[in-house]
Amino acid sequence: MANQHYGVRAAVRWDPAVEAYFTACFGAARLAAMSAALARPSLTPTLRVNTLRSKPQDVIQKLQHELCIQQQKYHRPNNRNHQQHHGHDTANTQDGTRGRDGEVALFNELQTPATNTSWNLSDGGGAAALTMADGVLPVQRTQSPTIPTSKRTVRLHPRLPAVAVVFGSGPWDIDCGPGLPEVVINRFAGEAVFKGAHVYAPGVLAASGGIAAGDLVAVSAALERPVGHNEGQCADANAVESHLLEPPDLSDPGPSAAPSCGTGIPPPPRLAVGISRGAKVQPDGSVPLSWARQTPPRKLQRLQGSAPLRQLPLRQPQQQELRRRRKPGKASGAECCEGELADGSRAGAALSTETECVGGHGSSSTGHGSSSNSCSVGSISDSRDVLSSDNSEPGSSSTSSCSKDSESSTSGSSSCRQDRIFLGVARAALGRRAMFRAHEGLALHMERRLYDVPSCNGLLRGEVMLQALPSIVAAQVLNPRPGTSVLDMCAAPGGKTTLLAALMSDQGRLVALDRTATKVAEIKSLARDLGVHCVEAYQADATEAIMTEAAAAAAEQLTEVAAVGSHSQSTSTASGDGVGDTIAVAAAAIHHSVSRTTARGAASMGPLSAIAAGQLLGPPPYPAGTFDHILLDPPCSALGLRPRLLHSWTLPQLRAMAAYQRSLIHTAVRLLAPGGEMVYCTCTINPDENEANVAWALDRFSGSLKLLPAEPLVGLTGVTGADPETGSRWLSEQEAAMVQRFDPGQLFPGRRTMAPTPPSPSSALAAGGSRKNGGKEPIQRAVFVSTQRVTAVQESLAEYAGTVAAAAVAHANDYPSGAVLQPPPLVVALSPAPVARAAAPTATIVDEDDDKGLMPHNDERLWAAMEEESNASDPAVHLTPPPLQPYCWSLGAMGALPLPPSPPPHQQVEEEELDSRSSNEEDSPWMDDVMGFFIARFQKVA
Ligand SMILES: C[S@@+](CC[C@H](N)C(=O)[O-])C[C@H]1O[C@@H](n2cnc3c(N)ncnc32)[C@H](O)[C@@H]1O
Repeated sequence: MANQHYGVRAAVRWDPAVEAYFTACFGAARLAAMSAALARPSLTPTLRVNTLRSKPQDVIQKLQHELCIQQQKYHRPNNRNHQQHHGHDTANTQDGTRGRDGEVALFNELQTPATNTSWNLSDGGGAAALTMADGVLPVQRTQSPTIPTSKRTVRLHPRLPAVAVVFGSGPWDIDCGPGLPEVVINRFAGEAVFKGAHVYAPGVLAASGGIAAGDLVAVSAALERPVGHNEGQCADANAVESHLLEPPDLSDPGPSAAPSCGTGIPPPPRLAVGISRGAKVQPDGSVPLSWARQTPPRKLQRLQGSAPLRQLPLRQPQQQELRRRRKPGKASGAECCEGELADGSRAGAALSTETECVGGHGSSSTGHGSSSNSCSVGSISDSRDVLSSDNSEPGSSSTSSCSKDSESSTSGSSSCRQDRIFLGVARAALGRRAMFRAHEGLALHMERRLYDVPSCNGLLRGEVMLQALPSIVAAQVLNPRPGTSVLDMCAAPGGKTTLLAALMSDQGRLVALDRTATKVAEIKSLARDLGVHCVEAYQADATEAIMTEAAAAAAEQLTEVAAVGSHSQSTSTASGDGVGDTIAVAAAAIHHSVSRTTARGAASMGPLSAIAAGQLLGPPPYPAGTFDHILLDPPCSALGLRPRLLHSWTLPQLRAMAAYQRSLIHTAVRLLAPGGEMVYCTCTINPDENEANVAWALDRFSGSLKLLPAEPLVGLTGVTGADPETGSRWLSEQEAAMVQRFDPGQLFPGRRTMAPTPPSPSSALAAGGSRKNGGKEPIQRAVFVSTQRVTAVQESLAEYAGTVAAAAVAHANDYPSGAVLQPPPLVVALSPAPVARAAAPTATIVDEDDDKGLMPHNDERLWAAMEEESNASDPAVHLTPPPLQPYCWSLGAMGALPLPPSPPPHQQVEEEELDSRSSNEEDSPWMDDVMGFFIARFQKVA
């Protein structure tokens, strides 16, 4: 059995209308690239160093050490079981070869599925003999997935301060050999496994018969499919499957926008896995579908009498979990941009039960499955067919009709391997029966993973925190100075809040609001963990954080009275006048109470250092103009979070979310002090929540709000044009150049530069610039340009063409390295001054006449050479001519996109070498494999 037998999802699945909308927004190719990246983990997860506590350099050393321990904990070279059954495997993983292959696969996999490596794990039953007395697998019996003895590569990000990058690898081609038993887990658990988690018991859905603790098993995740029989209904408490949905957060968008029952917004199509917890994986890999049953299993009949399956009472942990999922503040999807959830909470919390089926059927079966699966990759068909056509008995997997016909892969009574995504090979920590009985605890310890990304959650607690790179950039864009007053409107769990505090050197006032009480506790707890003191966190609805005008006026009056009182206090004290004392005390009391609620009157928006040390701003509401800096990271559709195998948001829900965000923007702008700055960010790729909202804010507050470059510019430019459905505007070219859009999987080459407004179009280029030298002369220089800017660049070039003899613009889709930049960059070559090819032997310069375009270099040295050459030959021509600047990537790390500069993690690394490597190597090539994100920076006009 190898992973190609499974329907490894190349891309996240979207609601069809959303997919059509995004295709219209981005084009099919760009969306496909994003969808593919979303379905896999980031291979460059980032950890933010808490600079309040530690120095980045010191932390890198410790991280290396910790990750090494983490690996070795699960890999003992003298592990008897391992030696006995995996000798060949161990030898291979220790020689470093696979590591290199794996890393290459890492960066090639966007284009091609991994076929590089083959694991031979024909262990199967051997390990099964090692059943543990207590049913729990001791850690030393397991081994690391792909990097058994090496040290992981951790490096400081060369361009962002205090950011450590950990390098993962994958996808790996894991050939398990025939006969390995299988365990099917739910999607949430599967997504957690992608991020380095192991599998907890509640995440297990189905398993082959006869699995004992200690057995090696193949692990796959089942994906939800649309279920026809609940269409048009609101989710009801017992419809357990509907809670498997990616959370279209019904309560969060607020009363006006909530896409919930009764709002007129149709509920999302009902999706379900269709596999009851406790189901048995059949020898051919199929699992009986629960809805194909005519009758519930005997055990359930006994439990519930004649009640329908779905009305069975849930056990307490399951009920709690469902409640948690239904709550507005659930820690996934729209609510949480940061990091990974604790392994246990995500995997273990992931109930995929349609019924209360525990330890169900067939646990005594011994069949371990054959490798005769002949399913092919295919899409999931609507299970309405299943419902209407199939009435077979549970467990009748022999009727499985997984076929090579993609549409029919899920027809019949069974889910087959094609309906699942392969995750890797694990060691069972519990026997089959125990897996389904347990409500907590580890069920599977992952040993070999499709993607090898270390679990960084909780590493060096207090010194670092797992935080996605774009999130870090967002806080850095706001970059509040020490002593200022800052508002984080939607702050939980506090990842960005605590970074803002660090940027403020923990000096000033930082108010963190969140609507959910439990989440406010999380902010406080994180602040405590990280040693942050300047944060005051309150539970509040940020849309109501602004004082009404009447209240603000009253507060101002009180402030004046208080001021008079203070004055009279000082005079009366001097005169010994008792009446004056009384007034003064009363006034002081008023002053105190007013200042608690108003902090500073709207009229006194002076320097924030005016706030006395230790003085609290207090809970909202606040008068207009209270804050110098505001971070608005509102709830969003979270369509940039990865890995995600399914996104079930519907278009109306997305629209409602954008509307809700606008209500928050409205409040934010009013709370912002004149001259103050605000950052708006989301972790979604949806232009309606990003560019459209920025355009809306600029138009709505025209004259009082302006867009500033969201520096440091790390991401792509925003999308321009208008919404294909509504026609409402997105951004102009100039505006788009100021915001940052991170497309999932985008391999970022370096910083973007900003420049003044691009010049107006001219016809110079069309008049004779292009290919003027007919490809005869070597290329002088090259500039990479985002394809989003094709037109503008051509226009700018046209302007520029007056000073250069020729220009050529071509797509460079074919990168020699196999790496893909999305969108593919343009390469602009400017001639005619020659460049010495020999100066950069690693470079590949494609002749202009080559239709593939110009692929000028894979090494920064070439660029330097070009620059030198050009300076020598034509000092009037600058490296990046001003008109091009808004559209050009700095070439610092562009090129062939090599692997991370450190050696393959499979190699043993000497300590001294680590020392030198952990330094900030500005000149080495770099890339970031990021989540989807968006950042815009505004300033309120003074
Ligand atoms: C995207 S998350 C914020 C992540 C956070 N900025 C961080 O970096 O850790 C959005 C948060 O907004 C909160 N939220 C939603 N509606 C809100 C409202 N009206 N007022 C305040 N907080 C709200 C949610 O509870 C959620 O915690």
